[in-house]
Amino acid sequence: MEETRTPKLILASTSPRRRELLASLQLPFEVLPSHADESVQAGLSPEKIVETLALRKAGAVVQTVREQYDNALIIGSDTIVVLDGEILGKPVDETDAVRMITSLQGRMHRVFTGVACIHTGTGEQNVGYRETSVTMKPLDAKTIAAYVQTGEPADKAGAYAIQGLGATLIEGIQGCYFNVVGLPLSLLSDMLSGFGISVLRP
Ligand SMILES: Cc1cn([C@H]2C[C@H](O)[C@@H](COP(=O)(O)OP(=O)(O)OP(=O)(O)O)O2)c(=O)[nH]c1=O
Repeated sequence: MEETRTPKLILASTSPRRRELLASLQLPFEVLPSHADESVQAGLSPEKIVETLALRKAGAVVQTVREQYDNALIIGSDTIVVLDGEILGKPVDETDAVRMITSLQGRMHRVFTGVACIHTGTGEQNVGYRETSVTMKPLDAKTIAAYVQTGEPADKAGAYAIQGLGATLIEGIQGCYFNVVGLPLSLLSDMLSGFGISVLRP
């Protein structure tokens, strides 16, 4: 009888948040940074942007490791914030972070995270996304400046971190919390089970 081997899991990411979130599934995995180009053509929908970039990030690591591993599953992910059709990625500097939070305060916006899984041996792939609505409290300029001063916005889409001090800026969310932090765990676990990796073994 042919033995089915469970694929080795590799997270294609430089994000410490994604590493922590994946670790919470209690599966063994390795992390390899993916330095894929993150530019996309104009006019793509948010869903398409995050799925395209998640696939690109995973695909770049597949190229690096496919000689080494014929049974690995590479996970790539991408998060963006969308307000009135404008895509907010990471702020380029503190002024940009102030601009982003000023536009988000007192309003609801959407956070999209794409997740892609690609198998190094078969080339089989699966990609999807989750969307979460986030409402930020009304904030005055002093509070925004103080938050930006903490340095937390620097490497976060939309210039805030719901999992950090940014939690104090948020009124509420609708949808998956982990999606906002950068890795929707329920979507990912469904995808993993399609590749023979189960988080909860009965
Ligand atoms: C909205 C929000 C975003 N973020 C983070 C998640 C992502 O790390 C980052 C969005 O940038 P991404 O380009 O999705 O990811 P990254 O460059 O940090 O990591 P990778 O190597 O995987 O491409 O914003 C938070 O940590 N908290 C939040 O509340």
